[in-house]
Amino acid sequence: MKHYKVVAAVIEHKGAILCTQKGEHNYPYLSYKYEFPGGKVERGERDEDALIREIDEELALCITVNRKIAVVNHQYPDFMITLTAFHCNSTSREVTLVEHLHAIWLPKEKLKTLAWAAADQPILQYL
Ligand SMILES: Nc1nc2c([nH]c(=O)n2[C@@H]2O[C@H](COP(=O)(O)OP(=O)(O)OP(=O)(O)O)[C@@H](O)[C@H]2O)c(=O)[nH]1
Repeated sequence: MKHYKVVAAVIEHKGAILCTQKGEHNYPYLSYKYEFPGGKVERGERDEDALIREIDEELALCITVNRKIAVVNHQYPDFMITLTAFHCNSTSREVTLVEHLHAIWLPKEKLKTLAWAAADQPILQYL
């Protein structure tokens, strides 16, 4: 079973958090689910550097990475992930969607209204 090390950015700008939606996916349990943007950490790369790289590539957004919020180990039917979430800030809300279907900035109390990837559920509890 594959095991991926993934970093995710909880990006806050003036009281709202960026939520990004995946498109259709090979694994139906991930199709159209919301996630915090980020991705797989490359060999030898620091978590924080991976996050800055991924957010620039996926959203053309410049972030600063702050504290670690949570580390979640989640077993999906086809692979396992260790998901590390960091609190981040951006100076703008303008994003360019390269990979995602949709992006929305929501206040913390509204995050649970979206359909999140299963691995993200514990992270929501920490916000
Ligand atoms: N970036 C990110 N990935 C997450 C989160 N929660 C979660 O289960 N994942 C999963 O962790 C993996 C991250 O890999 P990735 O972002 O590099 O995505 P990818 O294009 O290589 O794979 P994909 O085709 O599954 O999207 C994906 O399978 C993604 O669905 C999250 O909050 N942020």
